[in-house]
Amino acid sequence: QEFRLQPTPQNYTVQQDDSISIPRQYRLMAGNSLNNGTALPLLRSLMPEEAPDAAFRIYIGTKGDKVVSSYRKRIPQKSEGYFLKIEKDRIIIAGADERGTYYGVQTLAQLLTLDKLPLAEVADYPDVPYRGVVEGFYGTPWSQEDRIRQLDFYGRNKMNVYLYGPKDDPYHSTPHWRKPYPAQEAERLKQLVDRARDNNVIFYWAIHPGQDIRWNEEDRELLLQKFESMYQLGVRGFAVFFDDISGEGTKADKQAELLNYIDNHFVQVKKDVAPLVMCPTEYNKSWTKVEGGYLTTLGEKLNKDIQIMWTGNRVIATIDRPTLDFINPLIKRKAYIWWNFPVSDYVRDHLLMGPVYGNGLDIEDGMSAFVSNPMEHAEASKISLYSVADYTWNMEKFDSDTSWRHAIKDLMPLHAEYLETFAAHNSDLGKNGHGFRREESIRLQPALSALLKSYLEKGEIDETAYNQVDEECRKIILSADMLLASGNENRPLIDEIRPWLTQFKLVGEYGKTVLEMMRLPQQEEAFLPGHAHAQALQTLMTDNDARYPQGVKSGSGQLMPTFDALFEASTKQYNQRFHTALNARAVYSPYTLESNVQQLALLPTQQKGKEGSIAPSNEVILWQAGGSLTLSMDRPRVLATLRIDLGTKEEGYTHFRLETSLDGKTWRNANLQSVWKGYTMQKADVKGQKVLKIRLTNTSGSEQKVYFKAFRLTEQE
Ligand SMILES: CC(=O)N[C@@H]1[C@@H](O)[C@H](O)[C@@H](CO)NC[C@H]1O
Repeated sequence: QEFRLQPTPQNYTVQQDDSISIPRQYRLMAGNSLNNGTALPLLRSLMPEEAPDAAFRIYIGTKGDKVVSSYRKRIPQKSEGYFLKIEKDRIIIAGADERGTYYGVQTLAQLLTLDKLPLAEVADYPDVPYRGVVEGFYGTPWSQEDRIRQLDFYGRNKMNVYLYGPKDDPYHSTPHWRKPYPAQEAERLKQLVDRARDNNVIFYWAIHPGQDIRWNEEDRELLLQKFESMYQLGVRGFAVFFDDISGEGTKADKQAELLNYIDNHFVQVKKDVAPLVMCPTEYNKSWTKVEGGYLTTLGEKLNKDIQIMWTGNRVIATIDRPTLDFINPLIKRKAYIWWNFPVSDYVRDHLLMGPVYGNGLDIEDGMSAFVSNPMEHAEASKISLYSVADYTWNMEKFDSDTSWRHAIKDLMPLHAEYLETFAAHNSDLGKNGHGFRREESIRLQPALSALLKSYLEKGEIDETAYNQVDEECRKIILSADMLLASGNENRPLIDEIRPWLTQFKLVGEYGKTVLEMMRLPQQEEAFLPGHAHAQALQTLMTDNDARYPQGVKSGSGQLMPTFDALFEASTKQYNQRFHTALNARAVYSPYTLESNVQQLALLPTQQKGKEGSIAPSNEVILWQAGGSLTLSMDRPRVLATLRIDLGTKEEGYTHFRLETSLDGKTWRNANLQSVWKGYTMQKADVKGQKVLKIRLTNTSGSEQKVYFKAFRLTEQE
């Protein structure tokens, strides 16, 4: 693949027929404005040989500096803009500000990877003011090493913000948001703040107090003391997240009062702190009741320089012009986009390795920021983050597929073709509570559907499609092995995705086995080993990693549904031909969910051995009066246990009725009681009951705001 600058510069010209060898020595002419910045250290790390009498010169500074005054007019008049010019005897790097100069050096760093330095001219600047990542997901927070590598990645890709807000950090959220970090954690955070500064990234520390904040002076002062303790660690960006909470903390006027107080008595007083950022409780359109006035209250009352985050028309959504036309007038400022991709905390058995696509390419003027909420897998998230950096820097020139391919090459240059094969088939999320899906196996889709169609409709094999799919299965097996054996090229990535690589290889082997089966349904003996092998592979694919109750998923969007359908079709053909009853069911979940509660309706069900469950949700569920959820089984089953956790104490459960039924017509109540004091999980007295359906209804007569943390049954042995 050809060389490209990342992100794509706004203006980049190269003299085609000329270049210079990389100067071994140079005389540095640096402007004073860079003295305590990070542009010079970066330059020196790239080109160590400074010599006062060298012929080659490097002029570097910001627009106020004398050393670059003759290039002043070439500097784009945009925040973080820069002008970079490489001539035969000099390099000029002139920034609109210190960070712009730093970005000019980052672009030079990329050009220095070429054998010869092109005589290039770059006039560049970012489209979106704030670009980066919000570590705002549920699940295992990133490690210290993950974050260090992330911050270096943001520097190289010209991302300028990182918001620290891992939901499962107890000092970020309830219960310990009021307490300072213990010494060891504080030291680690200080290291991160320093690393962010080295990479010219604004490190935002976020607090998530809403679940138990009291609107009084004591909590307000405790929150400011916590911010002060973070300021002492070097933090210069602060955020307050009010998402996923219920109760007192959700009040807009109280939230606004607190945030304005923080802005007036902390942010504005410190003078060296970035604009305050807040995440509203109503953070997406599907949950907003405009007439309720929550967003308009924030829009009217919040100080104008306080940024308001927004995830789009839904919790998980791509961002387009209508999205911004809805929210910006309500909040009376440009939305600070919190993009919930590639976050996978609601589909943890999947990896989201596909291209970034679907966001508008003409909306750079409608947002103050665009930050990505990533997966708990830091390295694997970089494929998307690379493209988010590309998209937010130069939106109209963004090309999803080109960016995706270069992101993969950037992550594993020596194994790019194998990682691309893996990523292409590990991009869809599967069925999920948000209904958000992604394209998968795009290039193979025509062959997969042609193969399936001809086999199902005519019992024939489309040889061209067959060979393409067979060849891809070979590449899948090869890619999995090559990546698993890739050693030190990017060990942290391989460590993260190893369960999925193992699964991916099984998918390839399953595909080859099913393809062989397709040729043999008329051969009484020869068909059997393939059928047995396919079933063995199915078992291995559902029972592969203890951390993921239902096993990790790979190729779930296109490959597996096709292979399963071909397995079933060839086995059915065999059974008809030889009057046998070989198992013809590949995938099989005995549980189905129906619900008129919008946020529950799409939650997937899972089965593992004798346990059945509905996937949990992280958000606050708005459960309307009379709303119900019904779990149905394929046949009556005798229950051993049923546990439910709505994240509420005892009295919260009195708003709900739990029933079971053997025929779907007559229902009998089941009682819930605490599993143990103070814990929100409840158990039902259903032991030994034979049931076909289980139903949970909000009988309180009013909307209930609860969590949906667990809905799990076990059958009797
Ligand atoms: C603003 C926001 O998206 N907040 C959380 C976020 O922490 C989750 O990671 C996100 C993805 O599941 N869902 C929305 C919600 O639960």
